[in-house]
Amino acid sequence: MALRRVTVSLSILFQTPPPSLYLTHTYSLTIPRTTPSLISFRHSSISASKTLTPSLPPSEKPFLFIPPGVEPTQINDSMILPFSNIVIGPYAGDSKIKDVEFIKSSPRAKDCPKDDRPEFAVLGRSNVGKSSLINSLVRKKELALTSKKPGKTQLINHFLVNKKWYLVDLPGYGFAKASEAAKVDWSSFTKGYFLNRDTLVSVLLLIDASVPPQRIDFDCANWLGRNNIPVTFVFTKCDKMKVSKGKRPDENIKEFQEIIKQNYKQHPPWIMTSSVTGLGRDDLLLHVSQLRNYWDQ
Ligand SMILES: Nc1nc2c(ncn2[C@@H]2O[C@H](COP(=O)(O)OP(=O)(O)OP(=O)(O)O)[C@@H](O)[C@H]2O)c(=O)[nH]1
Ligand SMILES: [Mg+2]
Repeated sequence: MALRRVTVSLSILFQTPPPSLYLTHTYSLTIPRTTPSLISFRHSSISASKTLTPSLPPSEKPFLFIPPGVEPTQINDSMILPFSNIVIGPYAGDSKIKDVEFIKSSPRAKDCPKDDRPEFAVLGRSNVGKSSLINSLVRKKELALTSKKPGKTQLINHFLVNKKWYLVDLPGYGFAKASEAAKVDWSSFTKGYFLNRDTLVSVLLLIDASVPPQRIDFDCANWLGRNNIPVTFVFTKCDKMKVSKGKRPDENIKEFQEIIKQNYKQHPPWIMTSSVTGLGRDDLLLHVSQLRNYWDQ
C-alpha cells in the first residue's frame, strides 16, 4: 500500500508552574493512498522553545528558584532556564565537562572519598534513570551502569568531574519487585550519607515524569526538606509522551508541584530532562555550576 506522510506541528501553551512555557509537539499523520479511512495519527516528538511571556507577573515569582546574588525585582525571562523554574544568576559559570573518572564504590558513608570537593548526589526511585542521567551529563554511554531491572546500582559511586567536583550515583529506593539481595537498607544508609556528608551541595532528586506522582517520592522530598538538605527536582523520561493512556509528563509534573507547594515554604529548583533526547542536559549543568561556584567561595 502506498503511504503519504504529512507532518503537522502544533504549539501548545501548558500552564506548567511558572514560568509558563510553549512546548512544540510534533505529530506525524500517515495517510494511506488507497484507504484514506485508515489514517493514523501518532505523537512523535516534543521540542523546547523559549517562554513567550514578555515578563512574569509578580504573583508567579514566588515559585521561581532565585539563586544568591539575584534581586527578585531584576528577574526577566531571559534569566530563566527553559523547562524549569531556575533563575540563572552571577555565580553560573563554565559548565563544560572536560573529563570524568570513576573514583570508587563505597558500601557506607564512612567509606566515601575524604576530601573537600563539593558533590551532587543523584537520588530517586529505582529505575527512575539515575545512572542514565549521569551518563547523559558526562556524555559517556556506560560510565554508570544502567539496566531495565530495578536495583542495578547497589553502592555509593563517586565520579570525579574535571578533577573539581563529584557526581554521586546512589542505589534506588522503593522497588517492590527487586530481590532481597538487591534491596538497600535505606534507614541506615540515609542517616549515614545524607546527614553526615559535609561536602554535599545538593541532592538531585529524580522523579519519573512518565508516571503519576508517587507517594514514596513525596516522602523522600519531605524527609530532605525536614532535614534542611538542599534539593533540585530533576524530572526524568520527559520524552515519553503517552497520548492514548495515562497523562503526559507536563501534567504529571504539574500534579507533583501542586503537592510539593504545600510542604515547602520556598519552592525548590526543578527542571525537565530526558536522557534519550538530551532535553535539559546543558541547563542542568549550568544550574549545578551556579550552586557549586557559590559553595566554593
Ligand atoms: N525513555 C526514557 N528512558 C529512560 C530515560 N532514562 C532512563 N531510561 C530507561 O530507564 C531504565 C532504568 O534506567 P537506569 O538509569 O538504570 O535507572 P536507575 O535509576 O539508575 O536504576 P537503579 O540503579 O536500579 O536504581 C533503563 O531501561 C533506561 O534506558 C529517559 O530519559 N527516557
Ligand atoms: Mg543506577
